[in-house]
Amino acid sequence: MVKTTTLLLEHAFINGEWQQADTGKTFPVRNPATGDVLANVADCSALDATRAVEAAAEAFKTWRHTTAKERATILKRWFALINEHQDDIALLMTQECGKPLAESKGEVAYGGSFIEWFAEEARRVYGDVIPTNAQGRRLLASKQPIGVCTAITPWNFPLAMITRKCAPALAAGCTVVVKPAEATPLTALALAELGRQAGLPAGVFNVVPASSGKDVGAVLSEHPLVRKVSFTGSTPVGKILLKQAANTVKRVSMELGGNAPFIVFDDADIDAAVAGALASKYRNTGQTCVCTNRFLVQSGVYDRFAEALAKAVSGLKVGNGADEGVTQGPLINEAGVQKVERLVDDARNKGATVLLGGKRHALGGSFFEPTVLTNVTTNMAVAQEEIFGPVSPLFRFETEEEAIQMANDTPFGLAAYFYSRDIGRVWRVAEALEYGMVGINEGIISTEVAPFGGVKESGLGREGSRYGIEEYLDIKYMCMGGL
Ligand SMILES: NC(=O)c1ccc[n+]([C@@H]2O[C@H](COP(=O)([O-])OP(=O)(O)OC[C@H]3O[C@@H](n4cnc5c(N)ncnc54)[C@H](O)[C@@H]3O)[C@@H](O)[C@H]2O)c1
Ligand SMILES: O=C[C@H](O)CS(=O)(=O)O
Repeated sequence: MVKTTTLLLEHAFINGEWQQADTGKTFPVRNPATGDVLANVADCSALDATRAVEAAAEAFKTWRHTTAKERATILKRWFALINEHQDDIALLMTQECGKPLAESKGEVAYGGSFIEWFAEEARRVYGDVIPTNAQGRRLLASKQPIGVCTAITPWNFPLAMITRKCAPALAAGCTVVVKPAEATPLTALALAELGRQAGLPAGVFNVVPASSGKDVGAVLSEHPLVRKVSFTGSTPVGKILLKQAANTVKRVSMELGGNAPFIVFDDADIDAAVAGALASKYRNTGQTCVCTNRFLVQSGVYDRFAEALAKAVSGLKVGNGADEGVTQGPLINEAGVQKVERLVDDARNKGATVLLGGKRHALGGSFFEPTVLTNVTTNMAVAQEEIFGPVSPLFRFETEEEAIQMANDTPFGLAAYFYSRDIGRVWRVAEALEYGMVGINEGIISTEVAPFGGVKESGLGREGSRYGIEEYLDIKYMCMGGL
């Protein structure tokens, strides 16, 4: 069970107050490693979501007129409080989503970094004075906050996926309503409490947990007072929200699914490639949107890479993420394990070799053995489906052109990785890959200072970097005549 913490909260946070759902209903939040019920959280309804949107709309009338420095000051206090409570938040996160404690602590730092970054960006939202096109007039392009924004977020990064949206929104002068994933609302509620302590005014930041995304999500993507929907999650749900937001022509940001290739060329540094592969594939037990989904290995180094990767993977420690030394936690739920099991069985039945792992872990529950598959071919489901688990399928290729064709043969385009020390090849491959983000001789590339996002069916827009705040601003052209 979660240790005593002042940040274990169960009510919704609407208009600056902790409130039960209007129905009084709650839903259990369980520890995926043990099955223990950690808390019973307010199960918000469409009515609760509507009240939160209305509170955000009322708060926007004032928040939009604060100065950038005033907003930055509050965000910096929020950042400081998150850092002060890093251990408490990390423990909550590990217990509700299962990731190892070290990774949870890393996510608290990563999530907080977006608040720090956009506290700085808030004060650099510049417009333009445009050289006039006629005597007696002056032309300006100014940037203004969009208004009420909603954020619907996934379970695999319970803090960072919220701050990566809310930090730029609040910095820009927008107000926000967040619906966290049903599996991981506790981190979001802790974040709301620290935002309250930091001085975020009532209604500026609201959290409406719910056991299902459908009803609350419909309000957050259709309500006429909502001007922007920012979603992180699966591509199918993203498509639902895009359709719902279209009815009132809302601005959208979509951070969706991935199918990352990890290409190892004959000229790669194999030791570096294995280290990058381990980091890219097995972070959060393979449950990140930018995890490698397909290893494409040139034939000249295939056996050597496969052997070295299997050796490194065999050193991973599976267990409860709260326990010392554990590097692979449980999958988020039974559905997650069944999907991984189905994909591994499909590959095996179509001729893949299980070099390591390949089945549920002896610990039971939603634990799965870290797995390496060789002799994988493109007719297997792992070639097209997002695995979201600790499985490394190794495909073989002969030429650079074949590798690029295989890598791009997917509707997704989020992250891609490749290892090569040939400078010409590096430029050719990096420019040919149809992805929003490319790691070159690097397996972990996400940072608040760089633009995160995908192309094709992996999403729309960018988060973080100097681009992230633009997603929450409108450009207003002003033509001043009679001068
Ligand atoms: N691109 C990125 O930055 C990024 C980051 C993290 C996760 N993801 C993707 O998210 C997926 C895993 O997360 P998940 O299982 O939470 O995704 P999901 O799409 O099942 O759920 C994401 C959120 O959407 C809500 N939701 C579900 N159905 C809804 C509906 N009909 N209307 C409104 N909201 C609804 C859920 O309650 C949750 O809060 C993977 O595909 C992963 O690639 C992408
Ligand atoms: O899973 C999705 C996250 O965006 C991964 S990362 O921590 O931002 O790389």
